[in-house]
Amino acid sequence: MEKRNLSLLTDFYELTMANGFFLDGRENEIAVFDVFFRRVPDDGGYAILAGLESIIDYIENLKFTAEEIEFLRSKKIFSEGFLNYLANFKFTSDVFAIEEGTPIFPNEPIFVIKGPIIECQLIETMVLLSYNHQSLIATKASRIVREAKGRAVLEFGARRAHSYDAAIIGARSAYIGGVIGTSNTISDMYYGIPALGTMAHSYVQSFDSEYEAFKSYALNYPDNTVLLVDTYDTLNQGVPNAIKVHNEVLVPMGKKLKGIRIDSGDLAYLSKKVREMLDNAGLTETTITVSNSLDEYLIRDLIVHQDAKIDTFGVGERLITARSEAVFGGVYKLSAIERNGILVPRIKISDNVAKTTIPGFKQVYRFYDENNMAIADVITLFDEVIDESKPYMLFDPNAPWKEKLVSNFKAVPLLTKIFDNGKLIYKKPSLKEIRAKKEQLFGTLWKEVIRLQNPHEYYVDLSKPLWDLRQEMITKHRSR
Ligand SMILES: Nc1ncnc2c1ncn2[C@@H]1O[C@H](COP(=O)(O)OP(=O)(O)OP(=O)(O)O)[C@@H](O)[C@H]1O
Ligand SMILES: O=P(O)(O)OC[C@H]1O[C@H](OP(=O)(O)OP(=O)(O)O)[C@H](O)[C@@H]1O
Ligand SMILES: O=C(O)c1cccnc1
Repeated sequence: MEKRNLSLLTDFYELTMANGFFLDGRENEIAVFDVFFRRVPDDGGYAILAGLESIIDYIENLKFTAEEIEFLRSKKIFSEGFLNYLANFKFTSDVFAIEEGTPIFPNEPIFVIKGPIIECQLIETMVLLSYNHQSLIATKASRIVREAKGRAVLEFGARRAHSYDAAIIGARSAYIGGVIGTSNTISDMYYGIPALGTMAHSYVQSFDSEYEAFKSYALNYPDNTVLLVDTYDTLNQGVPNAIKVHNEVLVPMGKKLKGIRIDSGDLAYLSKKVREMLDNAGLTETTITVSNSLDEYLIRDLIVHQDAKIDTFGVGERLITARSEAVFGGVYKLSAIERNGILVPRIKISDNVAKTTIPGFKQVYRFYDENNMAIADVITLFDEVIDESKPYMLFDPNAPWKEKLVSNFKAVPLLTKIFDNGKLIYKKPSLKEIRAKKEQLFGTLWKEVIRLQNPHEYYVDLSKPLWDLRQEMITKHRSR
């Protein structure tokens, strides 16, 4: 994708805080920040991570031009020393991240940024915006694709996306989530997501008859004739005209009608009737695509409860805007700060237990059982070693008496180092690799975790040393 300098896409308070750190001589103070989220949208049991590639591109392009410095100077609140620091800005932090396509769960660190506090603060807004938006759409897409039960899902949302970036990058996120293609051509050019589609009502309306419209389309695209049959009357005109064009235009060319699309009316009833009509005409391989404000719930209803005969779902507005719950609440919290060369954990305490942060510089391990199914994620101190040869005690951090001893497990660290001292050391995977990773890792989740309603809460536990540290810090702060 194009490289854009988005350095000033940062909340103004990041700059005022950064200026403050600079004036206090703290610009080289090392801090650790964690990105995590507290709740899965739509009360789901998992989320799919996307956004890392955008974050990498953003950081790699992070610089402040003369024009931007002049703009900041015009605000008359930033010191010349700070403006000079920005003019010579160089990113020097370490960034750790879970890889795109990985299923992620509440409270675990998804990204960890460790570096000069000014740098950590300056990138907060873009890190959150990239990860929140893209994970939201990838998660929504994965829900929709899952409910389609192996049927194809196409992303049709560009026209209703909340800006062009949301359309372009939204298609990428939806692809990670499992759609097979997009209507958005530029996303194919940028990312290689197959651009696919059918035709609009305008094409049919522009001809003097529906038959002529279908005939023209078939002559122009004999190998890929997908006809929109609901402009006038699906069962009495659209489908008979499509069959007629198959017989009169395509068969003489040695071709077959590839598919039809229905975009209105009762999609279950119509799909069943249309299937019957196509089959009776010998068009058993002609596919049925449906669209019209679909989402995972309607798709499930169509398939499970109404036995609709549908091969492909075109899903636009409710996917690209994640309409049912349009916020992915990822946050960015300070978890440690360096004092005399040593990282000192920091905590944010809240009366709401869930809002009390997990202190310290951390790692996350995903535990797999002997059948390679994910059992739990365990957040540890960064340097902790998990010995897979010995049984390991998992316990609920909010109810520590609830324990489970696991053996024969595999513990895989999820946070990978992406930037080392400001240098990119991560080999960015291709989008196809990310999508394949999502498929593979999604297969390690129990059905109970991924079901739409009242999913089982996947365990995200703390290691004993980390739990002890947190308790100790809570006690210390409370007793003050
Ligand atoms: N069998 C069905 N079961 C559940 N929902 C359905 C079924 N068939 C269609 N729907 C959904 O009902 C809604 C109908 O929307 P709407 O009333 O806007 O469409 P319409 O009148 O069929 O067509 P148009 O888009 O031309 O107005 C859509 O979200 C559609 O996906
Ligand atoms: O409903 P969505 O999930 O967002 O799916 C995309 C919608 O966009 C198109 O409608 P539109 O009326 O914009 O154009 P059309 O003339 O091609 O139907 C298409 O026919 C779908 O209904
Ligand atoms: O190709 C299609 O059928 C399509 C594309 C965008 C939006 N709705 C439908």
